Amino acid sequence: MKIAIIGAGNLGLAIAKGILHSNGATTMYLTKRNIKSIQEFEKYGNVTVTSDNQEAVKNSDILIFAVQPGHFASILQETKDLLTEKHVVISTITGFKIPRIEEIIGSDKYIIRSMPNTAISVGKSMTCICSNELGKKRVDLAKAIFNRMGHTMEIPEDQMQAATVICASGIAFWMRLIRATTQGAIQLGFDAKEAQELAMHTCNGAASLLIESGSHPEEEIDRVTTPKGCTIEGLNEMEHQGLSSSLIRGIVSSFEKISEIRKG
Ligand SMILES: NC(=O)C1=CN([C@@H]2O[C@H](COP(=O)(O)OP(=O)(O)OC[C@H]3O[C@@H](n4cnc5c(N)ncnc54)[C@H](O)[C@@H]3O)[C@@H](O)[C@H]2O)C=CC1
Ligand SMILES: O=C(O)[C@@H]1CCC=N1
Repeated sequence: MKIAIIGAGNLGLAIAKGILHSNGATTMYLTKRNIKSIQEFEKYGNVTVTSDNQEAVKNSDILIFAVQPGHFASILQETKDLLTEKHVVISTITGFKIPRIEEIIGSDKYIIRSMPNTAISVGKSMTCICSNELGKKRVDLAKAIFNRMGHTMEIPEDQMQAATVICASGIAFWMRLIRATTQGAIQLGFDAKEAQELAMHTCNGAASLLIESGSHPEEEIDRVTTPKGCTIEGLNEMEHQGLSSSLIRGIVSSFEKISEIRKG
């Protein structure tokens, strides 16, 4: 598989690390305007680092675009004449809908929209995927690429904005919850390193319980909450302070912001 990552920034590099980690490419191009900070990736023999997007496109089959939304249209313009039937265009760009991509490069191209998250660097991304009409023929290929680096779900394009909040921004939301738990543990007497270890492994355990048992979170909560015990005391106080409500409101605000980004 010849993969190019156009825009090797936060997400692009996370994808590159995930691909390297899973031996997912025969060759990989990483592009960025100023390549100094990513030069070290050339230590992997099959990786080429360049600021020349056209060179990357010509020498690759799978093109993963991970630039800021405001840069995407001009980069598509710059590369569209090089696209052939071998290319699969995979966009990770927030709020940039498939019809807009088709307007620039044509509907006769394989176009996939994907929404991974930065946990892709350690093979644990939740990645949502949709495609244009022709791209349906390459959805299985896209899933195969992203399944090597976590979990995928095919969704209709009109759910992509919501998936961006839950899965991509979601990494930051969960980090803040882990951080707050860590702060609580420090207040109760653990040192900072131990506190974070306790918080992150407990978080991992909670997610793993649901993934492996298929149960509903409340079923697992019922198993932990001893009547008149400390867990229900803590949970109810958190809810009095608006825990679930503040998470839901944050998710909705984040969703609404994407509509603004799209208009801008
Ligand atoms: N950071 C995240 O967790 C996620 C980001 N996204 C989306 O991915 C895209 C990238 O986000 P980030 O990685 O956070 O941004 P970033 O700003 O860290 O990375 C963008 C990269 O593109 C490079 N770039 C700019 N112009 C270029 C050009 N003409 N040719 C080649 N490279 C160029 C920049 O130098 C930068 O390294 C955005 O559209 C964002 O909405 C989607 C899911 C998760
Ligand atoms: O914050 C943002 O706008 C981007 C999209 C999802 C994650 N980062």
